[in-house]
Amino acid sequence: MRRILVTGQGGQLATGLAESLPAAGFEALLVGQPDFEFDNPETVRAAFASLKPDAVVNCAAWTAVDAAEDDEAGAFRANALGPALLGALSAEAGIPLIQISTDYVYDGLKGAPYREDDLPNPRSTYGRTKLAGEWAALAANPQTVVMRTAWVFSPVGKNFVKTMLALGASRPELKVVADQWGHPTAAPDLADAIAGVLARVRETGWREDYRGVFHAVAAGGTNWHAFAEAIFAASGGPVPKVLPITTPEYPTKATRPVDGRLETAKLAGVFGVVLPSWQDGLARVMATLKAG
Ligand SMILES: NC(=O)C1=CN([C@@H]2O[C@H](COP(=O)(O)OP(=O)(O)OC[C@H]3O[C@@H](n4cnc5c(N)ncnc54)[C@H](OP(=O)(O)O)[C@@H]3O)[C@@H](O)[C@H]2O)C=CC1
Ligand SMILES: Cc1cn([C@H]2C[C@H](O)[C@@H](COP(=O)(O)OP(=O)(O)O[C@H]3O[C@@H](C)C(=O)[C@@H](O)[C@H]3O)O2)c(=O)[nH]c1=O
Repeated sequence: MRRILVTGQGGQLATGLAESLPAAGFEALLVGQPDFEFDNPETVRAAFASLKPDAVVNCAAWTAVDAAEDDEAGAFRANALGPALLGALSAEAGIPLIQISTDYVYDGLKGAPYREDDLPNPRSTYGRTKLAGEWAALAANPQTVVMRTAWVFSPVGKNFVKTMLALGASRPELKVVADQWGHPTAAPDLADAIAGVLARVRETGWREDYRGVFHAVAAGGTNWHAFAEAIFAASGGPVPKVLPITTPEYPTKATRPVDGRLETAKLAGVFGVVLPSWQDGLARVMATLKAG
């Protein structure tokens, strides 16, 4: 197993995999729009036919959470029909599929970290379409690993770290919700974790216990307000006042989980993969941003 098809080229996670996969002895075959586009299934079939991958990591998704509320059909095509097609094509080729999913499949009302066998109950269009994508991938290909991650940030693309730094540079005071909890996860660390999963599959061959859902987030949980404060503390740039607010004080189109913290023991137990802490990931991403 060597050639890994990675969708979502140019996105945060695919960019991380472009480094992590070669470091683990894989060849990363990155594909992105417009050459590879779920709305045009022929482009997806053509990628399989020409690249002949040994495994697939699906990083392509509609990730604009609020905008999904205005275009459910578009989000469904990317987040559900895309994985369905990848599931069918990877099953036909007899190769594993890693489908990336999200903490937003949960309602966040459990009051404790979720386990993989807890019932999802998405509160947003994004979360519902991502859950449909998990099911479609798992139903189509018995060799499917669903990795649910959260609050991804990286030096590239759109994410909370870059939003905070941009806002902080232009405003003396920000207001950030302090009552939503989760795991900020550095894309390079998640990419290393995915490479670790693939390395285990390469080593052992496919095993029945690999099939299913796994939580893959950075160690440690926090809330968006505390995360924002950590971002400014690590930035070395201007530090605005960051006021803690409640969710109703920051109305958004989509409802987010109140507490989307996830247990990760299953990933450690089955694949031997553990992600570093979010603080550690933040320090490294911030160093890259400063250098760049
Ligand atoms: N970002 C986050 O905070 C989190 C992300 N996730 C999941 O992790 C995965 C990777 O996310 P991340 O790297 O942050 O995402 P990004 O938004 O950075 O990248 C998404 C990629 O998907 C591509 N894409 C979007 N729609 C289509 C489509 N219809 N056909 C083909 N490609 C498409 C985009 O292309 P283009 O740039 O041209 O639009 C882009 O390359 C996704 O599955 C996401 O749901 C899970 C939890 C948190
Ligand atoms: C910009 C900003 C946001 N917020 C709030 C809104 C929201 O509740 C929270 C996070 O904001 P964002 O909209 O940047 O994050 P959001 O797009 O909700 O991030 C999510 O993206 C998808 C793709 C996922 O899968 C999730 O795991 C998660 O990472 O912070 C403030 O309170 N103040 C602000 O100034």
